[in-house]
This record gives sequence, structure tokens and C-alpha cells, in this order.
Amino acid sequence: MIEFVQETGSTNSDLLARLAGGEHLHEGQWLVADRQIAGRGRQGRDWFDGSGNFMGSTVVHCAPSDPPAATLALLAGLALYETCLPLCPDPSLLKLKWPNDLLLGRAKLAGILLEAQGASVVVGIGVNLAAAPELPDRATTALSRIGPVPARDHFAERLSTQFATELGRWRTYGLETVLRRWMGAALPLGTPLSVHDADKKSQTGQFAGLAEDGSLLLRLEDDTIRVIHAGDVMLA
Ligand SMILES: O=C(O)CCCC[C@@H]1SC[C@@H]2NC(=O)N[C@@H]21
Repeated sequence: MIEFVQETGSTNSDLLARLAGGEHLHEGQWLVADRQIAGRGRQGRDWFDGSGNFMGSTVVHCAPSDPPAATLALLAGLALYETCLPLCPDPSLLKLKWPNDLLLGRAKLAGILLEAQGASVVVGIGVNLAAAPELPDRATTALSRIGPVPARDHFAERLSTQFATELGRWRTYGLETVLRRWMGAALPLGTPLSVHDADKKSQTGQFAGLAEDGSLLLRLEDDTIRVIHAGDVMLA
């Protein structure tokens, strides 16, 4: 079920507030906004609310038997990738970048924000369907730059269906299958990356795949492999 609203602060904040207020949110329920006046991205950044873009959130209630909650970002990335694929004249341009981004070429097309409340995780997704912001520190793009602007409501239906499919696979087949499929949609191995951790320290290296738990593997200059559990990753 998708609930569409014209304007809100942030669809993630709304679902977190509903959970905090004791409301039971069903998995498969989505909140999608035309405008977000306080949309949030990762690392405390703002999220651009371009008219015609997709901005929506859903909830996953994690069970002890589920794979680690953080890997919902990889599952959401796959759902995004599969939904955007038919909209790209050149699908080879579409690539997942760890942990939460979908790129078109070298520019960011979509992002994912996970926010937990107890065992429930709100998964927020923003996709530049119609418009992309000009940002000083990273390249961004929109699907409208490579084809007709996708209809937001139809996109929302397709994404929610694909997300439900990926969630079922995550639970049924486990993380290994998700990781294998994610790697099939990811930037090529050896892609130069720079990683900024929570203390804003940065290190550069090459993309060397994913660890068993979904962490990033970064090959450093001396050929050692560093396991990155969290951070902001940019193309170097
Ligand atoms: O790449 C990122 O930094 C994550 C962006 C997540 C944006 C979406 S838009 C819908 C939901 N509501 C928010 O406030 N943020 C997420």
C-alpha cells in the first residue's frame, strides 16, 4: 500500500514518528511525498526535493533470524537498480556504489537512508527522476537527462513491488545471494575509491568487493585489504 502526500518534512521522520507513537506499520506500506521541506540524506546532509522526483520511505521489522539490518541498504540498492534498469537506454551505465548509492555513469542518481528504531528499520529512498541538484562536492544526475521523465506514481509502484521481492529473497535465501547479485550490479572491481570515516579521516584504494557481512573491501596501495564497516565512499 502506498500513501501519497503532497508535502511533508521528511518521509523517514514521519515513519519514525509513527513508530515512536506506537502505530503499527506493515511491511509493504510506503509513504511517498511530492515535496519534502526537510528531506535528509546520509551523514547529516540535506536531500534535494526536486519536483517530480521520487521521495519515499517504508519499514522493515527485523527478526533475529534475518541477515544483519545494515544489509537492508544492499537489498534496497538492488530493488532500486532493478527498477531503474528498464528506464536506462544504456543499462551498463547504472552501477551500485557501496553502501547506499545508485550511480548513472559517475554521477549519483539515487540514495538510500536507513534509520533504526529498535528492531524496526525505516528505509528511505530518494531518486532523481526529473531533476538533480548542483552540489559542490559530488556529481549528480537525473533519469530525465537520458530519456523521458519517468512517471513518479508508476515508479513508486514498481519500486515497492521490487523491494518486496528483494526482501523476500533476503529472508529466504540469505545474505550470500544478495551479495552475489549486488556485486553483479556494482562498480567494477579495481574502481578507485576514497573513503571518509566518521572522524572525516580519508583513505584511498581500489574497490575489492564485499566481505561476508556486506562490509566494503578496499585494496590499499600496499596491496593489503582494509575492511570498511561504515563511511562515506566517493569515486576517486
Ligand atoms: O544518499 C543519501 O544521502 C540518502 C538519501 C535519502 C533520501 C530519502 S528521500 C525519502 C526519505 N526521506 C528523507 O528525509 N530521506 C530519504
